[in-house]
Amino acid sequence: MGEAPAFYAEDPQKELPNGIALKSRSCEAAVDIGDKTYVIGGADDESALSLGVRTFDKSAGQWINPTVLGTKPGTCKGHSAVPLGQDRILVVKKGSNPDDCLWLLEVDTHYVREQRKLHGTKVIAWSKGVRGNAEKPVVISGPSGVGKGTLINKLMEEFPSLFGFSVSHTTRAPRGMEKDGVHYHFTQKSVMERDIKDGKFLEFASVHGNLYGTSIEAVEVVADKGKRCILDIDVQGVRSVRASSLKAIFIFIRPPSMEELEKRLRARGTETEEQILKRLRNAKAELEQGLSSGHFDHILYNDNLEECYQRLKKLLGLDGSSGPAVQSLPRGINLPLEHSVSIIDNKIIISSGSPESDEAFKNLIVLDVSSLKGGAPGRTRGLDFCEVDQSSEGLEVINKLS
Ligand SMILES: Nc1nc2c(ncn2[C@@H]2O[C@H](COP(=O)(O)OP(=O)(O)O)[C@@H](O)[C@H]2O)c(=O)[nH]1
Ligand SMILES: Nc1ncnc2c1ncn2[C@@H]1O[C@H](COP(=O)(O)OP(=O)(O)O)[C@@H](O)[C@H]1O
Repeated sequence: MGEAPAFYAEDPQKELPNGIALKSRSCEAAVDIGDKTYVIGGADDESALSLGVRTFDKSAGQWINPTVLGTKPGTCKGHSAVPLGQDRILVVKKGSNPDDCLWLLEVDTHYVREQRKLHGTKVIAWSKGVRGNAEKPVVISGPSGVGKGTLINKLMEEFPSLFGFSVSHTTRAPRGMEKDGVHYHFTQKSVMERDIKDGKFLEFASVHGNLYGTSIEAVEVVADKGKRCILDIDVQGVRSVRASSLKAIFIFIRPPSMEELEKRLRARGTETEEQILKRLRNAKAELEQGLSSGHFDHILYNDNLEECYQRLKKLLGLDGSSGPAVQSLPRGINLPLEHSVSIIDNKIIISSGSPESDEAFKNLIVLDVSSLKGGAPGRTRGLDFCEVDQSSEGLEVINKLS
């Protein structure tokens, strides 16, 4: 709490060209959204600027300290900020790596609203801007012992460059061959509960007496490598992912019979008798929910393993029927160190040079934000660029940047 800073007394919008709701100082930028002003920036030791966030509530006339979720952007040599509608602020860092210059501060997205309910305080969240779109993740579910892991392993072995596994967190103990960070992140319940509270999880559920959950980072690191993410989660998790902003394809694996399921579980030999009985009891409910809930796009019958695997490949377009499947490598963008940022009709105009100089409106780069994948925690995908020139007829596209 405290007085508004000197620059706030001025109208932050007033002196700005092109309708940019941005007030830039050497180390702070202010953006007005609704009755709040978000001041982004802070400590500046001349070589590196840290991007903190302060919020001023104009109606109450006081500063509020929001809970800031997500990974904060690293330091930079300066930054600009523009509002994207009422729910997000685009922050463009100067002097950063091509894959690290665009960030979104979510102030009123679906994710932020959900987190606000959980925390009972004002919440805002950082999300990294990423060019292009990730392939839809594949969510696989089904009762314990049905063959989910076996099918996923086959897919990852045959297509190592196309798929990556979402490594879940769990409070259960590792099995003999399981490695921490590879099969699961094995963790303490208290640590996992704290991370859930901090908004780090896309979904979580209590399954067979243990806590399991998919962290936002687990899914995003796979997409960052240009791979399609595979999730192995239970039916409760499927419901949560369905309700989230992650658009995925949902597949339920069913066994030929309960007897065969029991046989497979026992033959795997990884559980105690008590755990096997618990898994079999839960399997009945999971099968009922899986087969009747309408949460699944596909149901695969895993009787003969090889046949089931071929059907899985077919529905993922990997049987050669829809051309070669290719990995979509993420791309960055090289921004000039000196640039200015404005927004016109859903397009962010990043101009080289300073707005005052005659050179200012050469080599414009337009970032089209109309197809942003909004509200996704962790990363905001769908950013795209083209180089444009300004003619008497307006903006002319010279070159679409691939
Ligand atoms: N909701 C949710 N379920 C998970 C997650 N990771 C694993 N599961 C589910 O937890 C259940 C138990 O998994 P696991 O202990 O590996 O045993 P298994 O299914 O017998 O191999 C399975 O139904 C998994 O699909 C997760 O991150 N979230
Ligand atoms: N179609 C199948 N026929 C026979 N055994 C199978 C089949 N699919 C998987 N299995 C075996 O069943 C056991 C359980 O499979 P697993 O992939 O660990 O299941 P889940 O990950 O669903 O718990 C493993 O020993 C696996 O080799």
